[in-house]
Amino acid sequence: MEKTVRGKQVLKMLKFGQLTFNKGELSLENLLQGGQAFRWIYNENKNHYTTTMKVGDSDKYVVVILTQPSQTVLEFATVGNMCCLKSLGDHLADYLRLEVSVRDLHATHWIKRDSNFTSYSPQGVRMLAQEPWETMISFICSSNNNISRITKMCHTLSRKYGEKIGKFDSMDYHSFPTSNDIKEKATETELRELGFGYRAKYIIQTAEKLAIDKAQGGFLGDTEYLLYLNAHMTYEQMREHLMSYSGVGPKVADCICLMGLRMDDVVPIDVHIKRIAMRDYKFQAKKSDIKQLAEKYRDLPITRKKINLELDLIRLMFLGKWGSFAGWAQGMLFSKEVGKTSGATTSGEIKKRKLGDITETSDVFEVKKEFKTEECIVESTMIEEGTQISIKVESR
Ligand SMILES: Nc1nc2[nH]c(O)nc2c(=O)[nH]1
Repeated sequence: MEKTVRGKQVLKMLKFGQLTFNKGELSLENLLQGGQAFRWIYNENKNHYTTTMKVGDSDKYVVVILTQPSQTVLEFATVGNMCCLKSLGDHLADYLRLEVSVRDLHATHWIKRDSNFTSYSPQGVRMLAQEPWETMISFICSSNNNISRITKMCHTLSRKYGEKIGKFDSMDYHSFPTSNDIKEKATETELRELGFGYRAKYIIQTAEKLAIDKAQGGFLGDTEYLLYLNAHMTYEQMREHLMSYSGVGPKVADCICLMGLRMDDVVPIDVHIKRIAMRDYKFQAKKSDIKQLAEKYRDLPITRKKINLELDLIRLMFLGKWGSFAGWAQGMLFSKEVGKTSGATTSGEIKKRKLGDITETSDVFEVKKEFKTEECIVESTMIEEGTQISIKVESR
């Protein structure tokens, strides 16, 4: 191993753990920058992804590195070994929802219920279990927006209003700001100047309302509060509550339910999915169904005000067709329809890429979950302020 050290030496080796799964279950390339999560940064030279996240029940963010050396293996580490590998492995298996086999869902449910699914495969795209608060703000940013700009906005929020967590490969990493961080540090004018447009007002108002709501409920954390509500409400009640926040309509609420609250059967409907419903499923709303749905929402005033009943009928049609993991089926269609990923890279640019192609094989549909926490050294530069170290890898 070659070392160049200038200044104070703070060399800490990265320890990697492994998760393994069947081919076709997960593709970081197709998943992490495909429109669900917006704060993963791709390092094109080293082919790894980095972000900050809270691990397990801890309130502290750590910098996480993920790489996929093969179609069936994922390797993970934290910068500075900020938390134990076993906890990180458990957390990532949960975040990536590895307990669900998307290939099994495709082969044994969706294809049987819907012949359209015979011509596509999951391509390693699955639903993530993200932090509900971050998901809420990310999807408020997503209205009339593309993945590149949502990504930019989420990184800007972290950089400006989050806490600095660490430095890795010359880049600073921050936490995602809490509602209190945004309430105390951000203004609508500043967010407008930073390029958030009309969403600036929504973000400020949502942060202010959630900070008050959680305090009144006796909660310290945004996510803790949203998870508590979710555990005590039906889908319709939770959607009604989410839509009480500024900038949250049915589509945003459903994305929070699916990608932040693990409601696997919720199908977010936007223009893309509506187009698919009309084109491939010949959907036409019946007047009687619209009337019946309006009656169902009679006691939900925000839903009545914000919902488009025709789009809600499309959601229900897909739920009936695809079943209890209908939201995952939507995720597969969404990714196929968008056809590319777009995200932050360590060069500072936001780059678009075509989806990677995974050839499916008919191996056993069983998700393997194993953690191997072996120590290994990767080619990496870990710098603390005033220090420069480069390490060249000789062996692993
Ligand atoms: N799986 C999905 N990802 C999304 N991103 C985004 O902006 N909308 C969606 C969606 O409907 N599904």
